Amino acid sequence: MMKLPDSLMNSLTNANGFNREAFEAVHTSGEQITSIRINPNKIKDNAVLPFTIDTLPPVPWTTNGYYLPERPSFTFDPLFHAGTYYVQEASSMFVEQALRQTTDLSQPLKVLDLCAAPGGKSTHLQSLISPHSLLVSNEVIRSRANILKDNIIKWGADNVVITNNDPAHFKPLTGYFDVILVDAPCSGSGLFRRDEEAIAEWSEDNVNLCCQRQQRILADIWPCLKEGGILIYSTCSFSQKEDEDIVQWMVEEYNALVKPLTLQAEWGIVAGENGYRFWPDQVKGEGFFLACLQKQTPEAEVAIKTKRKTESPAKSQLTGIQQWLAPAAAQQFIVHEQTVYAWSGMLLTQGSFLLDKLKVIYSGTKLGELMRDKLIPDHALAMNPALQGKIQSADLDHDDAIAFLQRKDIKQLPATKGWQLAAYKGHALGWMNVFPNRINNYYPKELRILKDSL
Ligand SMILES: C[S@@+](CC[C@H](N)C(=O)[O-])C[C@H]1O[C@@H](n2cnc3c(N)ncnc32)[C@H](O)[C@@H]1O
Repeated sequence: MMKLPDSLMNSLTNANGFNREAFEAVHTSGEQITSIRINPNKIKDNAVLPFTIDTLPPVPWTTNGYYLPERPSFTFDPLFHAGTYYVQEASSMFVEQALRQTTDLSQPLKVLDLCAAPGGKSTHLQSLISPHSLLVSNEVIRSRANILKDNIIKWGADNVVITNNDPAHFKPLTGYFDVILVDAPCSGSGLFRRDEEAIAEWSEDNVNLCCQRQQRILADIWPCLKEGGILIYSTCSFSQKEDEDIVQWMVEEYNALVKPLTLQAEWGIVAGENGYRFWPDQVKGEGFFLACLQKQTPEAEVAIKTKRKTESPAKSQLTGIQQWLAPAAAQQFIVHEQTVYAWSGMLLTQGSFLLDKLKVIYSGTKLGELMRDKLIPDHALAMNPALQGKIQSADLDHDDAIAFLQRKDIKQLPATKGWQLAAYKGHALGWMNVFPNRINNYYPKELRILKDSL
């Protein structure tokens, strides 16, 4: 293990709950923690998972999080690709407490995850909000926004809009969101234990740059929060400049109210006036900081007006679309060029407005491409069990499931021919069209497993 930076260690002397000896020891112990969060939209029976969930220690501040005894090869687990769970760092799952303890989740909410890629917290937020709520999941870096999109699609969510905007572009959406999560880009010291490169890259100058950027992001997005709304601010940095000092600045500059959360002592999280610290020598997780801020000042809400006319499918195309879907699964179909999306819930009233204001790269569920009156189904429909009607499905064994995900030949051709879902233990992996002696594999090329073996 590389030596921890002296200037960081010295700067932490007065940090809330810092114990230098224990902190250094945990960084040299070599211990690595792996945790997963189960997708409640997909997993109704834990027994299908390759982990004996009932024997695993739960991540105590979340409903669906578990610690694994060791890191398995997720790549060669078909259920990972089916979106039945997300591999996520345990401390980060504390966002659940922040949301549950400050917000009435039974209400239809507009939630923004501003710095969202690769999507750990967005998939978590999506599992926590009601189906009538809307999640805008944003990532400023385009290549990362695509990864975010893949992960949201895999999660099988249809109340999410994915945007690729700079925080400043949200300016027109004043008073729009009930909840905003800013999981800010930071200097990354909280991840030193799992990523030695982060130690080499760490510098005081970068901490200073990060805290300026964090202020800029917060200043840009704060007007988009409703009066009484909650902003959750988090980082994976230990530096006070990026954590408590930023919160203090929000209190002074914007009259934000720091909301206290109730903790259980055995969690090991350190509570302070300006937020919660996760020290890896005291919690079972990596370094993390989180604070909840409430807006106390009035904010005029933007009027939801749009002149945009979304295109609907022709009557003759509707039967071709609906044959894939559960009755009344989606309330509106949007056609963009030949691509059909399903919108429902709050998207019906907000979708066009958001298309007008932001750079939307995905919304609702992409159902497929229209070829005359037929729909060629999209991977996103395969990933969303709630939308699917009675669709033929073939359960593959492990080897064939992996071969399917590698886009290689499968050994056991399904008995039934034609379009169907390739599944593993009842969970869809993607589409295939089965012919008498081969299949056409529609698993997206860019997602395929590239490795041949473990
Ligand atoms: C800590 S990561 C987010 C992790 C994510 N929330 C999750 O749980 O998977 C911070 C993200 O902020 C993005 N970012 C970088 N600079 C930014 C900026 N100026 N404004 C907003 N986001 C930025 C990064 O690309 C990165 O994806």
